[in-house]
Amino acid sequence: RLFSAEGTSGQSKTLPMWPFLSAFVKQPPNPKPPSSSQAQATTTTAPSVVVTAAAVSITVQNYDAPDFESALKEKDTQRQPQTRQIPTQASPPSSSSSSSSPRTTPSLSPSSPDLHSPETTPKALAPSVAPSAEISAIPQISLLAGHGRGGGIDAGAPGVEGDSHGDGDNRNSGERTGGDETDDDVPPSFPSLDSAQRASGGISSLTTLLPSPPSLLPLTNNDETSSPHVPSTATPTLPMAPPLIPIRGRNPRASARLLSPSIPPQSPATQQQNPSSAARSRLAAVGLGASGVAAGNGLTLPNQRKSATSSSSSRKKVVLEPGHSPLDWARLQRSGVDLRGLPHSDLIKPPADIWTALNGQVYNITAYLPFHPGGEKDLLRGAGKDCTKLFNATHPWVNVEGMLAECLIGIYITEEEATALAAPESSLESVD
Ligand code: HEM
Repeated sequence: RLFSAEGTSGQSKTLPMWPFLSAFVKQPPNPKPPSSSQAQATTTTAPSVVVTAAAVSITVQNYDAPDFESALKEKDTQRQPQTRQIPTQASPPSSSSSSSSPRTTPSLSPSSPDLHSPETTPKALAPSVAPSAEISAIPQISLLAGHGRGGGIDAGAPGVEGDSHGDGDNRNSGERTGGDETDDDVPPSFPSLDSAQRASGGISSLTTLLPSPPSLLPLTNNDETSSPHVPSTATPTLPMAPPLIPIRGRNPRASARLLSPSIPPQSPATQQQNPSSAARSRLAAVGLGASGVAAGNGLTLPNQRKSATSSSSSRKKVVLEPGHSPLDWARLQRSGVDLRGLPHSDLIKPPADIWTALNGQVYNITAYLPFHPGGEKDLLRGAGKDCTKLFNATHPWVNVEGMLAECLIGIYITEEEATALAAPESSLESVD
């Protein structure tokens, strides 16, 4: 409610107009806070515009603006002498202050409510993105392929064939289908485990603290054994990892087929390669190197640190196909093309699409696959599951909300929530 000068409230009040004019008068774009001299000048010019409205009154009803109360009182005490000094017609200020201020609208009076406060500046009033509103309108999706298959959405939860790239990545697919999502959160060898980016990104210390003997390193059985998983802190006697061979001529949709739930959790070959401790194997894949303890906890020797630094030349960033640069992706996102792959309101996912959950949201990453600077293969590690840990372990600085805004298709919910929703008596309230 807007209080009158008399301090009563609750009922409609007839109030003088002019104290509010200065408050609601349109401000020029990007108004600068008046300096002390400007404030003095505008104090003299402001009433000249206000004057024609001095006799006008408005009716204000139930408008709550307690901050106006003090301003009202102060203005009320000044009103009488000021109205005597000001002309009867509104006119541009003719005093010297008008030359100092080219504005046609009056400046803020010092005793008026603070129009320069963050709440009233044009910048603050500018429409802001309200993702929560959008999120509330998007469907809730469960990606629990291995468990929540009762719901129609879950039945075809996307995945990827572990050997779609011929790199013996069965380990990943096996763990995915096994439902052990936390087991596949081993970040790629790049960025370096001791890089500043990782240090600032809140990367889990688990992968950098636990040791791993080099004998457990080879988890893959082909030519990639030395490239992506070669420890960045390897001793100088080890050969430097060759650069990755860029993926060319590959149809992302063809190579990124959905993972059938019937794929066995772990291939025999992988089981043979895995030592007794699977956890240690995975840590080996991180590439802590022969001096695992020292390298992992940051106590590496100077020469080891130098080796790790020089490993930046073996970044895993791939050579993207022409027309698939980050700028191209940004352009495609803004092009209006439907990247969500949702046919109208149909929530049944096309079988060829790749979905992933990240930060509680589900994205269709099919279109982004050839744009991923880390390559399709690594991005596909997050297919059909919650890749939040993997993502954060790799590049927590990447603004996925912005990059995949046009690919957002739903909210990731737990299996329990999905079951509750699938139940006949389910309702959205039960999920809340
Ligand atoms: C799902 C959403 C993802 C998005 C939007 C995304 C985006 C990006 C971006 C923008 C970069 C370039 C980062 C930079 O230059 O600093 C990048 C690099 C990379 N990403 Fe992803 N990524 C995603 C998921 C993943 C996943 C699940 C992995 C799995 C390990 C992964 C692995 C990598 C790797 C290895 C690089 C190369 C880092 C480099 O060399 O700079 N990404 N990604």
